[in-house]
Amino acid sequence: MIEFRDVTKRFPDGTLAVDDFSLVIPSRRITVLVGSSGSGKTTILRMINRMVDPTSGSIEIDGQDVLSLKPVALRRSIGYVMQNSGLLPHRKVVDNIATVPLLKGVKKKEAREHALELMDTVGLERSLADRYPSQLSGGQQQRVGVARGLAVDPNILLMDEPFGAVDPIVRDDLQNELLHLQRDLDKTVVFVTHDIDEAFKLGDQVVIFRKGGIVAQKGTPAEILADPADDFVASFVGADRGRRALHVEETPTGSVLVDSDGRAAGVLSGSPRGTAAPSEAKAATVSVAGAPAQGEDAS
Ligand SMILES: Nc1ncnc2c1ncn2[C@@H]1O[C@H](COP(=O)(O)OP(=O)(O)OP(=O)(O)O)[C@@H](O)[C@H]1O
Repeated sequence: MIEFRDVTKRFPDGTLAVDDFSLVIPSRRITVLVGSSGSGKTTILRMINRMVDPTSGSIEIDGQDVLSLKPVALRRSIGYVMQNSGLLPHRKVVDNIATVPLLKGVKKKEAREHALELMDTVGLERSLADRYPSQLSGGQQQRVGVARGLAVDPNILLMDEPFGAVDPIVRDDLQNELLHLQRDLDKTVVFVTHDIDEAFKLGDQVVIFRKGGIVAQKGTPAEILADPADDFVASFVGADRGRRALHVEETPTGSVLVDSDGRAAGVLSGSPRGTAAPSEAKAATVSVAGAPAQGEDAS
C-alpha cells in the first residue's frame, strides 16, 4: 500500500503543484490519476520514487516513509514508464530493457536473457531485440518501455501517460495487455492519464483532479459513474451528456451496471434484484470486479 498524507509540493520558483493531498493506493491494483493539465498528477507520481520530494506531509510505502529510503535505490526498485517510452536511442532494445538490472550489478548474460523473457511478456518478437528504438513503431517502443519498467521485478509500477502518443487502436491493444499483465504479475500500478475512458477502463481506483490539483472525486469507475460528486465530474465523465447513461441489467449472477455503449461498468450489490435503477445505485454498494478489498494492504 502507498499512502499520501497531507502532501504539499511547492517548487523553488513558488509554484504550488500539489496542495494538501491525501490518498491510499491499494496494493496489487491499478490506481489511475486523471484530470486537467497542470493539476499535479506527474508531481504526485514522481514523489513516490523520490524523483521529487514533498515540501511537507508524508508518503509511505508499506508503512515506510520514502524520505527514509535512499533515492537511487528506491528509483531502481520501482518501475517507471513514461510517454514516448524514454528509451536510450543509441542502445539496442535488449540493452534498453536491461539498463537498470545492469546498473544494479546483474551479469550481462543474465540481464539479457531476462530482457528477452520480458519481450515475450509484453508481446514483442525476440527478433526485434537487436534493433534500435528508432527502428520500432510507436506501439513497439511503448512495449519496450513497459518491459524496461518491469525489468527489476518491481512491486510498484509508475506509468506517466505511457500510451498517450500512440494511435487509438494500438492504444487499445496496449491497455488490454496492461490489464492482462496486471492480472498475471500482480503489481501495484499508479497510472497517469488525461483520458477518462482510459482511466475507467484500467482503474480499480480512479482519482479525478480539477484545476489547481484539487481532488474532485475518487472511487471505483462504477461509483463515480453512478454518483458523480458534482457538475465538474459529471461533465468530465460525460454523464451529463448521457454519453455514459447508466442502466442496470439483470444477469444470472446479479445486477450489472451497464453504460450506454453496453459495457459493464460495475456490479451492484445490496439492493434487491430487479429493483435497482440508476438513481438508486447511489444507495447501493457498487463494486467493480477486481476492485480493492477493504483493508488490504500487503504488497
Ligand atoms: N520543476 C518544476 N518547477 C516549477 N514548477 C513545476 C515543476 N514541475 C512541475 N511544475 C508545475 O507544477 C504544476 C503541476 O505539474 P504536473 O506536471 O505535476 O501536472 P500534471 O497534472 O501532470 O500536468 P500534465 O497533465 O500537463 O502533464 C504545473 O503548474 C507545473 O507547471
